Amino acid sequence: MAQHRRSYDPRRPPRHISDAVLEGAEQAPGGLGRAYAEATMTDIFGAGQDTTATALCWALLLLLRHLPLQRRLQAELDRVVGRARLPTADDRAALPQLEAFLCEVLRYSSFVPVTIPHATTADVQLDGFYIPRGTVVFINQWSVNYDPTKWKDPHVFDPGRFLDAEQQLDRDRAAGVMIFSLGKRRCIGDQLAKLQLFLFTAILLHQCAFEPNPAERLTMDCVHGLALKPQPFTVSVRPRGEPGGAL
Ligand code: HEM
Repeated sequence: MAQHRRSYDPRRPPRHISDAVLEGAEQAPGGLGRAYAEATMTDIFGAGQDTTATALCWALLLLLRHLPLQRRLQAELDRVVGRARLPTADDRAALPQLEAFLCEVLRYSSFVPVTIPHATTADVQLDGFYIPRGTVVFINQWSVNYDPTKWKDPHVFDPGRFLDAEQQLDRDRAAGVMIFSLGKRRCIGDQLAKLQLFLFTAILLHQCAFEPNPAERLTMDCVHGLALKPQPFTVSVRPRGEPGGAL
């Protein structure tokens, strides 16, 4: 960051994310100031890189497991965006199938199954349970995302569950997915993460067709850690040509 600060030129367009953060935090009138530039970069990379990359890996794996769905998402992109430009954030509202797919990727993979531990600072009564002060508490996000009283056939991958009768994104359903935790310490990057996931997936699907390696079995088995990651898999990627040339 110190190096970028030295070479930063406010008269030029931002070269990368650190220029944008320097501009927002340090240069803009009323900006947060120097200390926040470093802290923001630490958050974006420390908390946001591995999580967002993991979500993309699951999205890719699920696109390989559901090839007809991949084609439908490409058809939606071709119809809404066309082939003459790339998808942008402004296209989000017009791409409900892609939004629904991403919601289902987050729900179905539930790749942050339990949140970062917190501890009670006082004795608490919650839904009839007594939790003494100083108890370490985790939120079980996986059980929320697989709650059969809330989700029909929770073990089935079905992006359609997030679409209403008009085939628009059902925002209440979408808000029911829990992967960014709850409360005061919930993820501060959730909107940025969703935007990044949308842009990466939209541009990749618009530009490329993805095919699985027939020698591999694509499962939801995972490598365990703070975030659950897919088992390593390979993928064939080829550029898409004109509309109708997908796969
Ligand atoms: C799909 C991607 C992401 C997922 C699933 C995710 C999930 C989470 C979860 C579960 C927490 C723990 C909340 C708790 O303590 O209960 C968290 C915290 C946090 N996340 Fe994210 N996150 C993602 C992307 C990002 C991005 C892109 C940023 C970039 C700014 C970010 C910044 C943070 C920060 C700073 C915290 C700590 C908040 C605090 O302790 O007050 N996250 N995230």
